[in-house]
Amino acid sequence: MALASGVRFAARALLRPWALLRGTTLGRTEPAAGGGGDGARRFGSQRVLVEPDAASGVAVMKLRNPPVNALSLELLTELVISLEKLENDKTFRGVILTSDCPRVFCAGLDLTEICGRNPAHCAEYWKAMQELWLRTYLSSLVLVAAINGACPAGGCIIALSCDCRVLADNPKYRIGLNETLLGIIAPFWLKDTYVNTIGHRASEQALQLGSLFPPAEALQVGLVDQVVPEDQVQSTALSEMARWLAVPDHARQLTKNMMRKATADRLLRQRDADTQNFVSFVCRDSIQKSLQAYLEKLRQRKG
Ligand SMILES: CC/C=C\C/C=C\C/C=C\C=C\CC(=O)SCCNC(=O)CCNC(=O)[C@H](O)C(C)(C)COP(=O)(O)OP(=O)(O)OC[C@H]1O[C@@H](n2cnc3c(N)ncnc32)[C@H](O)[C@@H]1OP(=O)(O)O
Repeated sequence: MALASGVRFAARALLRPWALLRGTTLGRTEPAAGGGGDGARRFGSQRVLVEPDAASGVAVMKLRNPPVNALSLELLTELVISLEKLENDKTFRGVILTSDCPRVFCAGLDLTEICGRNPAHCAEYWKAMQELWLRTYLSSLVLVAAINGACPAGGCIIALSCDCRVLADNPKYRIGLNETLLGIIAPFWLKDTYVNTIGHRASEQALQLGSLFPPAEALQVGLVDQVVPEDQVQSTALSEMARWLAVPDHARQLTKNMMRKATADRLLRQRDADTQNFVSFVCRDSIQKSLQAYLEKLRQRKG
């Protein structure tokens, strides 16, 4: 009951984002730990913590949906709203996206959103996923992913939508699109994003095998731009940000758009068909069975 009303609330907010601003902490600012002036005030929502630094024009956005930052409908909605808020505030030119959950950047789709759910819910969920990808991929802001944990599937897609990726050097923090191992297929726009980042042959191999790359291999294949010791992820992300912000915004933004628009337009042209494909695919009995089995395996793995 509570979950159903939460989902309805999030869905309403996706259509009318400002609805979520009422009655939640989103949009409310509070002093950051150790902070004093306006530049050190933070805002956010239940699942996304935003630490803005007005002086530098950079905000740190932390995913906070424990235990593994699975992309629930609520998290997707709150991410879109937080990003939109920063984009509309001309003080900000860049965002560092990172995780507030230990050892996991983002576990990808929240499988409980597509297991045992009705087609209408799966459609609503997938539209929210498309929206987040479109928003991040085409964002006018510089987005740097500070990847401080495991980064499979949908987590990898969020990272790939950023302009630059810094990964913590820990063999457990693997990154990649592992959909085939769950018995599902990455949609064309995930595949396109992969190809745009690591090239056709590497994508062909990695997608079919469902490869999750440990840091050194991720660097080698071009999935991430830097691998650094865990305690240097944040500072390296800030140095990368400075490099990107040294370029005049208008020139960088137009260039980004030139590089990415065709890929995004492809989804925009067939968004409804993509949603229908997704829904009819994941609602098949055989796919539901393999998703259930995968979730069960994850649950049993514990302890
Ligand atoms: C014709 C074609 C048309 C359209 C295309 C069709 C389909 C397209 C589809 C989809 C695209 C999908 C992309 C995805 O993102 S699928 C999700 C893939 N994600 C994963 O495989 C990650 C799974 N999780 C893990 O590997 C690990 O949890 C970890 C490495 C992220 C973290 O490991 P830990 O040891 O720290 O934590 P755990 O003990 O494993 O987990 C804790 C807790 O969280 C639950 N959980 C983990 N991941 C998920 C998830 N993705 N969704 C929901 N729940 C998750 C896990 O079960 C544990 O729960 P309990 O505490 O036991 O209840």
